[in-house]
Amino acid sequence: MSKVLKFGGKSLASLHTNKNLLNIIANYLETSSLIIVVSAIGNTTDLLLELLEKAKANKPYADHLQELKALNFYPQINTEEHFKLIENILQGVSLIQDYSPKVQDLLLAQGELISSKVVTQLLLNHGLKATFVNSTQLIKTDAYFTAANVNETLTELAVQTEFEKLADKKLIVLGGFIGSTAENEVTTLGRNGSNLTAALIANYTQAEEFLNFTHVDGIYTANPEWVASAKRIEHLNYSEANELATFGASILHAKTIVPLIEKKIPLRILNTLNPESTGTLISAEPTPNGVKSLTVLQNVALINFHGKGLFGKVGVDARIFNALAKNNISVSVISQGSSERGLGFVVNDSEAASAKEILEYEFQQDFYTKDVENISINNNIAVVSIIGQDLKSFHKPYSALVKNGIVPILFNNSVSGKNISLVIEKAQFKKALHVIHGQIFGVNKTVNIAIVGKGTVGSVLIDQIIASKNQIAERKNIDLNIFAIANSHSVYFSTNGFNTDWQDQFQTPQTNSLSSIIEYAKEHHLENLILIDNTAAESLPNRYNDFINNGFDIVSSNKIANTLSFEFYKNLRENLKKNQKQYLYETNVGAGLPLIDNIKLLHLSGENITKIKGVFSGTLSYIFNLFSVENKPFSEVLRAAIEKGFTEPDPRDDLSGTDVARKLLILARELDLENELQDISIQNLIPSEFQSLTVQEFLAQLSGLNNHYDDLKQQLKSNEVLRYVGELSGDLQQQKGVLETKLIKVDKNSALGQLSGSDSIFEIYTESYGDRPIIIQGAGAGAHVTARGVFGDILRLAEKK
Ligand SMILES: NC(=O)C1=CN([C@@H]2O[C@H](COP(=O)(O)OP(=O)(O)OC[C@H]3O[C@@H](n4cnc5c(N)ncnc54)[C@H](OP(=O)(O)O)[C@@H]3O)[C@@H](O)[C@H]2O)C=CC1
Ligand SMILES: N[C@@H](CC=O)C(=O)O
Repeated sequence: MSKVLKFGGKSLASLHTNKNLLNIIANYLETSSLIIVVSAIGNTTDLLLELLEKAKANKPYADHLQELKALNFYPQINTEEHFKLIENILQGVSLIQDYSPKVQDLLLAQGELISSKVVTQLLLNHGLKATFVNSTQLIKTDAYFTAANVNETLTELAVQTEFEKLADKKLIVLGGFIGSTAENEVTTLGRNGSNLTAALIANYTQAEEFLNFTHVDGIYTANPEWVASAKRIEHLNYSEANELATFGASILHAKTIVPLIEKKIPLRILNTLNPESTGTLISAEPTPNGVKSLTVLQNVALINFHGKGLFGKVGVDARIFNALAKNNISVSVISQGSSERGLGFVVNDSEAASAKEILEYEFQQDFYTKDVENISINNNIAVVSIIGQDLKSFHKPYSALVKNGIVPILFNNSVSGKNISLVIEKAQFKKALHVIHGQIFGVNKTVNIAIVGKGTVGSVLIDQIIASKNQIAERKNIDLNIFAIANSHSVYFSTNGFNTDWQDQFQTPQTNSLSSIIEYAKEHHLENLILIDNTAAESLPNRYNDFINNGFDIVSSNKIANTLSFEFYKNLRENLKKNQKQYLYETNVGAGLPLIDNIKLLHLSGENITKIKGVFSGTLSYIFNLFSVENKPFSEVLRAAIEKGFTEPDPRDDLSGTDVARKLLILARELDLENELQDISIQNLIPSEFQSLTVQEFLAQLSGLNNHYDDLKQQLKSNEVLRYVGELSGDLQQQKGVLETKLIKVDKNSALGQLSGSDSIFEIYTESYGDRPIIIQGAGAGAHVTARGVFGDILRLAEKK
């Protein structure tokens, strides 16, 4: 028994310099007789076609011809006869400025004839007794030039007769792709023809194995050029390989598999340039269930056939597909709706216009009677197929796609239940591959994060994410990729994601607007998108809807979006629902403390929350804890709070009570109250002359505050301390609650009086808990705790993606 080894054009391109081909053949020859099938060298076929086109246009082609000769040159072999024929054909074509498919085939066949002679000579020169066979004499075809159909009976006979004569030869070399008609006119077998030749020869000689040497390591779970995490597949069965070939794996062709199935001849895809790799085996042996690979058909179009009047009529589909079949137009994905007679199907885009014409002709009478309304073409599509996917678990990749804003135009599954094809917008196919691949292959899913705001909280968050990235990838199979970082004037991008040295990448000023984040994500087909707002800006929440509409979930430490008008609050949530996106903001109240989620849950579960009160501001807690008991000027205490990262970017937001009021409002809205910021009674602790200053002016004049706060301190009794508190009460079943912030004096031994550091305390009163409130207490401000809280929200979203 022999083995068939096939070498593609790219494997032969480095023939003169690379010894791999010789070594591979010599190694296999030690244990088996071999039949070597070769394609034309390098891009010879393309060059020949270009020469034909030049000749047809009567353009000079001498340089091109020289390039071809150089590519096919081998010192010990005389290719004169082939190049003479090529030149004669080109001259003829130039003269009449046209050529037929028959002429094209004769010309292209020279590529394989030359390469098979070159390889034979090369082997002989290295002491391997190779015999050249002219395969045009073996592969017998019809006269469908450029894509001839093999006459299997004649070919089997020709192959067996020839190989009987060559029974004593251990090494035979022949060209793939070429054949001849019964009248001995040269034909070619169309795309992937060399593989078909090799498969046929393997079948008719009952070879033990077909080894297909290519320029890649095998078949991958997705094209590695598009999905970097794609993995080589060890083993496929014939039907999986067939599905893969039909739905776009360019390395395989369905026609190649069929001749192998009959005699169960295994096929192995190997890499000439990496002989160490075991490649991908395709055989009759069963493989474990599950998805094997993702493929893409790009050069396709969707034909939409609309005909309400045909509803219920028998034979419409038959008319459609018969008409197309008669014109040799092949259809792949088909999907049909019955209530409104609509049929969508996919054809090669080069055939879409004629498919439409053919159907318009076939249904001309039905157009006249208005039974058929419209036949349209959508060229802007691609077909992504999930080979090995059954309907049982299809919901997972499907919902991952929808969450990423990719809604398939149509989809269908194979009868075997092991392949699902999705027709999607062409521009989305790479993103779709990333999303499905991440979802299915259990390899890490990538969550792509844009961080706006790299100040006190933002920069700590970036460091925290980068420091924990590897651990999260290992434990949760989630890759957190920060692809954009922005401040108030610049947006910086990183193709491979920011890393520990992220601060160094901010040397050159950028001028990008925040919209560039959306554009970048689109251009780079990024999936699982999250926008993080770590600013205190009012302008950014107004942009949230843009981001949401473009597939981003939002996480925010910024309280503004939740405290603008109730109208804005409601609209934002409606848009989130419409786009199936989420907005998390646990740090809006109590920084890293688990408050908002708990309040939400209590409320959702029907628990009647009657009152929430406490010290809501970490900054004001810190300031009054210290100022009440220590003999320090107020300005010094405030400055310490700023330096510790407790205050808002403008500390007057804390001192004015606005930040506490915002927190009260956020909690009120969680309880379905429709309060506005103006409804809140707020005690402002800033003397009026400081209220209209710029931040810089205010910070420069902090000592001017001291008298005002000393006066407040003077009024304290010896057992009293100051505390700034917030309270949310009233009938919380009504639309609006009563919200109030104020500075109070409390006994230093009371629960509030004993607060220390930047601790906040929240007392949550509910009907079930009566007058013993649920108490949540802990650091209510600070960059580290806040960033940790934002990080928690990111992980909550990432796990759901
Ligand atoms: N500190 C804390 O303990 C807590 C803070 N928060 C919230 O965290 C948020 C961030 O606070 P913090 O880190 O202290 O603030 P910082 O002032 O330190 O940082 C703010 C960042 O946002 C950027 N920024 C401002 N405006 C815009 C804009 N329009 N577009 C893009 N970027 C902008 C700033 O850029 P540039 O440098 O160019 O000005 C800066 O990088 C605030 O909303 C705060 O309320 C929430 C809970 C606790
Ligand atoms: N400045 C705020 C920070 C958290 O929201 C506070 O001190 O509470």
